[in-house]
Amino acid sequence: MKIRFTKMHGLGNDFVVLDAIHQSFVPTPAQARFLADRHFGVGCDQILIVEEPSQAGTDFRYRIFNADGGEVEQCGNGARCFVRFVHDHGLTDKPEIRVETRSGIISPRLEASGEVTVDMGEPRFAAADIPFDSDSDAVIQPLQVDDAIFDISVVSMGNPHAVQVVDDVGTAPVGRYGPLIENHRRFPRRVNAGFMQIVDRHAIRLRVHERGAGETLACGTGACAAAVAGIRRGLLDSPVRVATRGGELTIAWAGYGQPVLMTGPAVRVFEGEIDLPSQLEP
Ligand SMILES: N[C@H](CCC[C@H](N)C(=O)O)C(=O)O
Repeated sequence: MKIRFTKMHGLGNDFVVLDAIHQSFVPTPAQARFLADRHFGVGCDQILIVEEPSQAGTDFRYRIFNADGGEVEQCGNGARCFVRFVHDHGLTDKPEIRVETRSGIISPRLEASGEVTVDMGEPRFAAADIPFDSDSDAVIQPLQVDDAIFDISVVSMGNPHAVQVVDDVGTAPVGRYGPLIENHRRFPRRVNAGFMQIVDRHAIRLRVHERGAGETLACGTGACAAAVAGIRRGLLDSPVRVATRGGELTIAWAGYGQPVLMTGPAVRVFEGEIDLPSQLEP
């Protein structure tokens, strides 16, 4: 079976994008792992699926699979690539679209500059909404990880994030503690682990060990979560420039009850076609 795909990225967080409207294919976990494999497949951090809407008042449905094959609730860099994809493929001519995701409706908008701004919806902080096993909803909570204790802030952007402040992201223990935080027993659906360095009240540097993908060059929902956590801690003011290893995002949040707005690029790299191995044929 041949699968047509488009390779895209948002600040180096890379994606295989599939049009499931004109091609009847949504990957199984094993097929997703194959597509994401950087040696035996195409290679990506996530697989993004473009589908017809299932709700009135929305334009598309957006499904996301991590490189480990798990389907997840949200992907911010992917949302920017999503609107670029549907425009490039003539699926819409609306500059702003309403897109269903597993965690609610988001609205990506293609700007005249070519950048994309996404209304990512409201962040959530209650432990039960992350989900995080805690009897507190405090802004900062201690998390014992192996031989260390980290002061984390938990944020849901539809997907779960645990953010901590470090002195220097360049030397932050992302490789050692990222996987331990991701799989920590207090996060029943695992978690994305963010490490942010405060540069000034409107700027941070950020690295994210992503759930189901490992450290990525950028994480859109992670940038939203980090900026919101920094604002809640009284360390940042909106808007926040977020410097990731792949480039810069701008995050704006007007406070509780308000949505988070993320602005950044979306790039198409190439179109392709790949044969599913016989053992993975549907
Ligand atoms: N790894 C994330 C999904 C992708 C998020 C990231 N690539 C973004 O741009 O938001 C999770 O398991 O929640």
